[in-house]
Amino acid sequence: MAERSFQVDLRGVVDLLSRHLYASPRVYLRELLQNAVDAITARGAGPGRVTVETGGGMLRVSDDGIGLTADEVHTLLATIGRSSKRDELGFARHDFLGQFGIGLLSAFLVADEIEVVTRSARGGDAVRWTGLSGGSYRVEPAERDEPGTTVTLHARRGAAELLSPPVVADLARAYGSLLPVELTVDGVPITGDGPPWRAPHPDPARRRRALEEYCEELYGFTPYDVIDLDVPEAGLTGVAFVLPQAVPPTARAAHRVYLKRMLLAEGVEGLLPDWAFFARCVVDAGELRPTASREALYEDELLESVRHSLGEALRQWLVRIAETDPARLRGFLRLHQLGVKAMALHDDDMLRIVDRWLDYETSAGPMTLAEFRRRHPGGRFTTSVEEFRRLSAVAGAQGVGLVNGGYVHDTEIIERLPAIDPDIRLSRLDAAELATSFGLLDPAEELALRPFLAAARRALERLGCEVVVRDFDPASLPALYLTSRDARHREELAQAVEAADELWAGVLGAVGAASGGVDRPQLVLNYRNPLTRRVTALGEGGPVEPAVQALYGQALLLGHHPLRPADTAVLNRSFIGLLEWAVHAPEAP
Ligand SMILES: Nc1ncnc2c1ncn2[C@@H]1O[C@H](COP(=O)(O)OP(=O)(O)OP(=O)(O)O)[C@@H](O)[C@H]1O
Repeated sequence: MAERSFQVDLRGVVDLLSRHLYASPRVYLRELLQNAVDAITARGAGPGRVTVETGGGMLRVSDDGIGLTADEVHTLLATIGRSSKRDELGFARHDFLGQFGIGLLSAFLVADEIEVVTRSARGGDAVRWTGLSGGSYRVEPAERDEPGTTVTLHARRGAAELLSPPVVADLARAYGSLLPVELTVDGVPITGDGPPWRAPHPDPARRRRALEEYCEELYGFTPYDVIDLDVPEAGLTGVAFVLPQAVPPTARAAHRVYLKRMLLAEGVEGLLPDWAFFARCVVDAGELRPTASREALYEDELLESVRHSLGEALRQWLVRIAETDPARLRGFLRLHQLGVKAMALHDDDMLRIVDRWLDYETSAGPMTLAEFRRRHPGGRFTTSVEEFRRLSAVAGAQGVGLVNGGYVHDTEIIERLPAIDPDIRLSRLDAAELATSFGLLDPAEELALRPFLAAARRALERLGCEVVVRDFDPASLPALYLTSRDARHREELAQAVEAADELWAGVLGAVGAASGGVDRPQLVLNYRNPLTRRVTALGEGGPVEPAVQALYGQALLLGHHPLRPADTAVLNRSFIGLLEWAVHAPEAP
């Protein structure tokens, strides 16, 4: 049986390209520029010149590159997927931008007809190839003296805008301003001195200023700092601009990536590790590969290793300014501490920076973890902001140093400190343990308070809360509600038992019993507080129950503890009880 060739309806292919491959028909100009530059590279003589002319719904791109012979025109231009830029084994050839053999088709996104007039530098006559979007083409002799190629498009209806002079100039500038050829649009030069980060400058200060201006022009902000990037294995050079404003770490960092000096895209993701969300890069890479749409980087081992190297460059910049320019580091940390903290979870150098430079909330005011550890060798930390707020004054007054580990990453960071210094001992605060440092009353006072204590315990019995009287600072605090971690666990268990069916209740009950019955939450009444002292002195006829319950409720509220329905009910009752007491003076006995 005779073999036959596939029949291709170009309209279907172009439709596929435009809907599913390319993000926008604007890419047509990039593809034409790319072919012109590749042809110049293939010819290998001189810097090469690409001229773009516009006007009257027409676009013309001319290059002085290698050109095509009549045979090549038939095989290369008229065969979809055929490219001169692959080697015998079908691998993309290193020096060229193109590789797939479909780029020229993108011209059909904006035109129904593509005309190519070309003359090969290797000899032969000039030819004109005319391809139609319907899928046919013709080849005829043409007039052309110099080797090179001219591609002409006439805008299809609705696409005139895309071929208009200002749009073409914008596109050429966006895609091609760093190209290593002389590119002009309607006589106006588009290319200049190449990548701004490689341009020579008389001194570092002026170079820095020039790069800041480049950043302002590109991104509209003056960078907090500029970091040079260089990854030889990927032929990558460029700069990272440190953002002068805080950004949420979830913000997708998008970078401007050039491949062989042609813009790949302005919003390339995945170039830096996730934690480096505080930097925007502009890079040019010779070895990274594009996806077929040429709008993103192809995810391969090289990209992974580039990501790692770039992360390393940013990390080293941080370590360097920590050593040489602490004020700059502090400023940076104020802006981007979340990112740095995220890094510190995996990186000892970053952990040292956090330890030495970042201020934490502590019971003795804001200070770095290093300073805190120096002052409070046996210090404690809380794992939530509420707990810190609740206990920092009390802990501070007892001489127990307390640091707030309640914000994002902080507990993990504090727990990781032994990785940089094995002698570090900061432990979690167990609130109940605080009470052990409170002063006991003298035995005579204790004895006198017995009847009151008995009444107070009855008042809180149903709430599962113990009552003790202690003498502690700050005196302004009437009462403190303390739960230890064990007590909290048991409380959750008790709630689960209430909600569970019989079988589970039995199991959970057994668990509860196994973890022991001591250590209930405590209401610690502060004997040093004048109001509390008056409450403990209330006689039998006094409003002991509502007063104790009110102190309980106030301690819960002040400590931002969750209120169970029973707590709310008691709080209500105590309020009404005290109000009644205040309004109806009790009958004289
Ligand atoms: N301006 C030009 N000068 C010389 N040859 C050209 C020119 N434009 C296209 N060609 C030839 O036509 C072939 C097909 O071009 P096309 O743009 O479709 O694919 P490509 O550039 O090889 O790959 P890609 O799809 O990645 O762009 C090229 O490989 C090249 O040989």
